Amino acid sequence: MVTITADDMDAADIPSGAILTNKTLKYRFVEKIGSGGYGAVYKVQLDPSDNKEYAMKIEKKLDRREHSKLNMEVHILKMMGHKPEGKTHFLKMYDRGKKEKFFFIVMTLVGDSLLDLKRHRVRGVFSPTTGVKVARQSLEAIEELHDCGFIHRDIKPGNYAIGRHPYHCTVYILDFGIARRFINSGGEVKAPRVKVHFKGTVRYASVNCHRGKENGPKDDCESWLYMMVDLCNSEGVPWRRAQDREKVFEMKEEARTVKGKERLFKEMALTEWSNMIDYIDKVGYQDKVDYTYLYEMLDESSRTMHIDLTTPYDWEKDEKELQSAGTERSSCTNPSMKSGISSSLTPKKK
Ligand SMILES: Nc1ncnc2c1ncn2[C@@H]1O[C@H](COP(=O)(O)OP(=O)(O)OP(=O)(O)O)[C@@H](O)[C@H]1O
Repeated sequence: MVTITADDMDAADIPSGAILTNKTLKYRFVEKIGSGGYGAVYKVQLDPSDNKEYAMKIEKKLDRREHSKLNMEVHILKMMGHKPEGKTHFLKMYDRGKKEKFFFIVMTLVGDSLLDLKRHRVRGVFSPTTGVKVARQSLEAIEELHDCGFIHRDIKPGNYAIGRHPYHCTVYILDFGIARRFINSGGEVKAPRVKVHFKGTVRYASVNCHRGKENGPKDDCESWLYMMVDLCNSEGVPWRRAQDREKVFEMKEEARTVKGKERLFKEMALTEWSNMIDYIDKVGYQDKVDYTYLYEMLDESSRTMHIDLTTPYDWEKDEKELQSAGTERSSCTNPSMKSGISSSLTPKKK
């Protein structure tokens, strides 16, 4: 059989069956998962196989760019690498390297993104239980990143995915291509730059980002809040159809009025989510975010909405329906981020 070598190929065009060699390891390409301007993500296996599948993210080398944008991804995944699988919202990086035309990293293969999972729902939104559990996990991921001195700057449903079995109830954060260090080498928050170019995704960008102001941890939290509105409200964020960045900014400001909040949080716990947006708006660039307060508000919202946190995630139910079996109790364990408590499943007692 002829072996096709991927080593000299273009990042976006590697066929199934091609082999990439990195030092002593060989990877066989199984299929392309997705692609973009930067390159592509592939499902790969080791050759010979260890019976596992991995994700390989490949970035084209550009003449005008000496260093890989994947560098930030490598740096962050390396930093988080000591945490055991199932106890973190970060993927494991197994290998990395460069070839003539591209850079690559090999990491944990995850399942559907939150965007895919939402799109699979009949009404296009998560159930209230799944919504609140996803809100908690996705915020925990942001807190973990901030604790290490980085902000993400592109929080959105496509940048979170669930793990593959048995981690299918863990939400993972992806794509650190535009992440930024906000802490300097002395451990202090960097001085804000006077003018900052817009970065990220218009729909989820914070109002500070629209204003060209330096983004800090609070801005990821604001994007998280808009993301949760999109995942839990069948109408999504009110600016979802607005094309113009200025118009989106205006509509985000309008969403801060009493009527605006009623519309924004229409199918959510209005008081608690209003408290969260008000709180996030008061936090300054240099301030530490009080995540405990946000988790408390999420717990409070579960009580207001009479949510039973032991109900399975929507995608677990779908699986069960397919198998036409099972109980209504969640079958998977969640990452225990704090003090050994399964934070995403265990409501705090008052
Ligand atoms: N570790 C992984 N395992 C499985 N799929 C992954 C993994 N990393 C990324 N993907 C998927 O690969 C596709 C491309 O991902 P990537 O984040 O690189 O680009 P994108 O989301 O399409 O682009 P952008 O974030 O710039 O809009 C997405 O569908 C994403 O869910």
